[in-house]
This record gives sequence, C-alpha cells and structure tokens, in this order.
Amino acid sequence: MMKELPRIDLTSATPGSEAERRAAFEIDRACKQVGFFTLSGHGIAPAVFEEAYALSRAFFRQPLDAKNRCRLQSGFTMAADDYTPYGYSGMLEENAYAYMGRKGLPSDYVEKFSVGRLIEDDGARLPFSTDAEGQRLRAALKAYFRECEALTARLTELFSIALDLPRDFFAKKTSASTDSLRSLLYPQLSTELVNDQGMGEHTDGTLLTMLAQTGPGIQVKERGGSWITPTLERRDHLIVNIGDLMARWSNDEYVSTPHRVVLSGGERQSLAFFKLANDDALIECFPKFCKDTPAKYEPVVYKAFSLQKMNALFGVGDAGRA
Ligand SMILES: O=C(O)CCC(=O)C(=O)O
Ligand SMILES: [Fe+2]
Repeated sequence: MMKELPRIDLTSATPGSEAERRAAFEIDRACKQVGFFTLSGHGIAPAVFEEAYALSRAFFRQPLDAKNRCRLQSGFTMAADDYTPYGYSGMLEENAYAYMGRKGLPSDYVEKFSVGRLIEDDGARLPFSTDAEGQRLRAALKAYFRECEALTARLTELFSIALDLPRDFFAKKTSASTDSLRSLLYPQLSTELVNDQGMGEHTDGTLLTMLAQTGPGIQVKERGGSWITPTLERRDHLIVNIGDLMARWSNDEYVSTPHRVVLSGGERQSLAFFKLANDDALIECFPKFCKDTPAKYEPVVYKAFSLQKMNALFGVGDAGRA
C-alpha cells in the first residue's frame, strides 16, 4: 500500500537534459500508478504563494456582505455555457458530488475565490473590490496564475516526451484553454458543522491540476481503495494530478484518481490551478496507447466533453445542484 505520493523534482530538468527525460519517465510512471505526484524544484518563488495566501485570507475574513459584492451577477463571464467562474462563492454553495452526477449528498464546507485567463488583462472588469486590498488581491492572484501557466507549459512538455509526441503538442492544444485558479479556504472542524466534508469525493475534469496547500487535508484514493493523505515537505511544493481529460486521451493508461478534502483541527488554505484544453481540441487516443489495444473512446472535441460535467455542477439539465 502506498503511503506517500511519488515525488518529482525539476531542479536540473532543463530542456533537452538527461534529467528532463528522467523526470518525464517518472511522471509517466506516477500517472499510471496513482495519477498524482508531488513537485519540487519548479522555480515558483515562495513569496508568490505566500502573497496569494495572505491576501486571500484577508479577503475571506471580511463580513459576508463585502464578499458577496465580489461575485459576478451571472456567476460566469460570458455566454451561458462559458463556465469560467470569477469571484467569490460561499460555504456550502458547491457540491463536488453533484459535479460527479451524484445527487442528494452533502455540499462542501469551503469558501472560494476564482479567476481565469482574464486576470492577465489589467483592463478586464473583474469582481474585485476597488479598494487597495482588492487590487492587491488581484495582483497576487495574477502573479500566481501566470506562474501556473508557465509551469503547466513546462509540465506538458514533459508529458509530450513521455508520450512520444512533438514537444509543442500540448502548447497547440491549450493555447486558448479556459484555465482557472481557485483560492480556497477550508474552515476548522467544529461541532457547529454537520460533517467534516471540505470537498466531497470527485475526479477533476481537467488535463492537469496543480494544488498548493498550507497543510494536509486532501486525500487521494489509490487503486486499492485506501486513502492517502499527502504531506508536502515545504509550503512551496505542489501536488499535481491528472484529470478526466488526460485519462480519456491516454486510453485510461493514466488514471484520474478520486480525491476529497477532509476538515481537521485548523483552518486550511489551498490554491488549485486547473489546466484545460482549447474548446476545439480533438481528444483522440495518443498513438502510443492504442498501438496494441484498441481506443476505448470515440474522438471528441473538448468543448463537448467538458460541457456535460459543468452542466451537472451548475444545475443545468437533470443532475441538479444540492
Ligand atoms: O483544496 C484542495 O485541497 C483540493 C481541491 C480540489 O480537489 C478541487 O478543487 O478540485
Ligand atoms: Fe479536485
């Protein structure tokens, strides 16, 4: 039984180096085994994480009516089917089980503040407060978002090496993806709460997810069914997992592993970055994984693949929202 996640260190993994090939091979193995690994040596400065945590925490500490002013009216930025959320969402507003199409299960004890690619445009109208604190939060989340974009670009190059694909394969498939970043605050477990569910068991719909955390809380269900609680040696290390999109693309050779968050003795913050694909990207079994075995899935355009899940989460169609 696995106790900890595989660890990948990128310190010497410069493009073209032997260390890069080794890291690609280790990532490949981790994705087949558990679909999760921890990441160090990635080059994001500790201060970038700490700014994002500190300013998010200051935001969440405000009274509810101040936080409620930082919501998008529609909940979304553009058309009704554009599910890039921006701004605040409160405790028990979302339900990770519903996202999985499972009805009647408890909602999540977590507060979130979300941004997407529009954060890179300083002129974009986004639901931050206009005071100095609001603008500092915006700058901190922008800085972290940009680091996440750069790092996932590097990680997807490692995937392309592992998968015998051209180095720029994923860059082309993700050039206009509606990636998002969510800053999360989980409350301390207390007798006022009806359960210890920070986030119900789910898989991510993503290509990749990168998670930073201030302390343990996420639990990963390994293939045997037992739960691993990963710990990080340092607050600037990351937990990376692949999502349903990568699982499907790899003919399920890579696993999109269920995970959940359990509340405990202290408050916990996390930063979750979700890397997606272009709406028109064709998701068709990587040649490496359908040489000897037939492709399990029909080719699908990413937009069609993702809408089904998002409709369930946001209560469109019959999946409902708890
Ligand atoms: O906050 C965490 O630790 C996990 C969040 C997560 O799994 C998600 O948002 O999909
Ligand atoms: Fe998740």
